[in-house]
Order: sequence, then C-alpha cells, then structure tokens
Amino acid sequence: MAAAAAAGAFSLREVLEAFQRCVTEQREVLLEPYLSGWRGLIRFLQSLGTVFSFISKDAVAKVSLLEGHCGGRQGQQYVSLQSMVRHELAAGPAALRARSDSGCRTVLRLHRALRWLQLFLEGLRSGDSRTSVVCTDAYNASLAAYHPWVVRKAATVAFCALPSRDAFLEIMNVGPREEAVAMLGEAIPYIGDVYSITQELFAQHKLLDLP
Ligand SMILES: CCCCCCCCCCCCC/C=C/[C@@H](O)[C@H](COP(=O)(O)O)NC(=O)CCCCCCCCCCCCCCC
Repeated sequence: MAAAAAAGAFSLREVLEAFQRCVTEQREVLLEPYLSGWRGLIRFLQSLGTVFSFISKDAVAKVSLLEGHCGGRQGQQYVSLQSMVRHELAAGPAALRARSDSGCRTVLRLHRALRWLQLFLEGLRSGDSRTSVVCTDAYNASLAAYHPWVVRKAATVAFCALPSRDAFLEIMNVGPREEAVAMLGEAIPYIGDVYSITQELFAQHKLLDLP
C-alpha cells in the first residue's frame, strides 16, 4: 500500500472527496473541486485499459474546455455552477443555445454522466458481482437516452471488458473490500447532492436540453 502511494497511485477516496468539497454552505457547486473530481475519475477510467479511451477522450475534452473557461479572462465568473449559469445566460437564452463551447452545455454532459456514476456506484455497493450488468443498467437508466445508437453500441461493448466486482473494489485502492464498500456508502450521498443541486439549477433556467 505504502509503495503504491509512493508510486503515485491514487485512491478513489480522494476522488470522491472532491465531490464532497463541491457544495458550499450556500448550496452552490464549486467548479474547481468538481473538475478535480472528474480528473480523478478520468485517470481511473484510463487505468482500466484502452477499450475505454473513446470515453475518456470525450471526458478529457469536456474537462479541458471547462478548465479553459476557469483559467480564461472571465475566470471569476466560473467559480461556481451558479455563477457560470448567470454569466452565460446574461447574453440571452438564444445566444447560449447557439454556442457549442459554453460551460453550461459542457457541464450538462458531465452532469448526465454523474447520474450514471451515482447509479453505478450504488450497484457496486449493493453487491452484484456482474459489473458489466451493473454498468449497463446504470447507463441505460441515465446517459443512454442522450446517445445515438452507435455510441450506445460501442459503450455496451466496452462495458463487457470491465473487471469483476472484487477486482474493481481492489483497484479503487481504498483498502480491504469492506472498507471500499463503506467508503462508497459515504461518498454516494455527496455525489447525489451535487447531482440534485445541478439538476435543480439547470431545470430552473430551462437548460436541461441545451444542444
Ligand atoms: C467504469 C466504466 C466506465 C464507463 C463509463 C460510462 C459512461 C459511458 C459513456 C459513453 C460515452 C461515449 C463517448 C461519447 C460521448 C459523447 O457523444 C457525449 C455527448 O457529447 P457531445 O454532446 O459533446 O457530442 N458525451 C457524453 O455524454 C459525456 C460522457 C462522459 C463520460 C465520462 C465517463 C467517466 C467515467 C469515469 C469512470 C470511473 C468509474 C469509477 C467507479 C469506481
């Protein structure tokens, strides 16, 4: 374990803790820890092998776009999802809908994927040993509705390459299996919190179907 930590291996615990840091007392969702959580998830996905690279590439592109906004001239407008929505909507809803590089449409894609993550982690925690089934069910109940047939097909094929539940819990690097399961139990509500605040924010501003 110590050797793994020294070699720079990360634990999924830190990744999920980033989502815990996202929500402020005012119930705002901070973009910096949100992206940090995503970066960790992407590294985890990349460690699962090249079958998943078409997924990680898309996620990397979306995170990079948002990092560009955060580090750009308008960076102070991208501190939280709330300030981002306010800022991007200031130009009017039509202008926002016409943009393909907006923070809002990009966060919306990650937001939908966060629902997948929540469902997948719940399935993993519940004890079903067939990770590919858990993953497919989570996908069909979330992201699949927004993906064309060819993406759904590719995703479903890739899911077959997922490691078993035991292997999964191990590579999460959280410690013994029971501890990994306990950690999931702690982390899932935080992810759920980030998800529902974002969902409400986007619904309130009619942004849930941004093209
Ligand atoms: C562990 C298995 C990982 C499976 C990941 C499940 C999600 C499957 C998503 C398939 C996306 C395929 C790539 C293409 C996507 C885009 O078409 C599509 C639309 O974008 P556009 O409107 O800009 O065109 N993009 C998206 O929907 C965003 C997808 C973002 C996926 C991020 C997935 C990160 C997964 C992290 C896994 C970590 C697992 C940790 C569990 C212990």
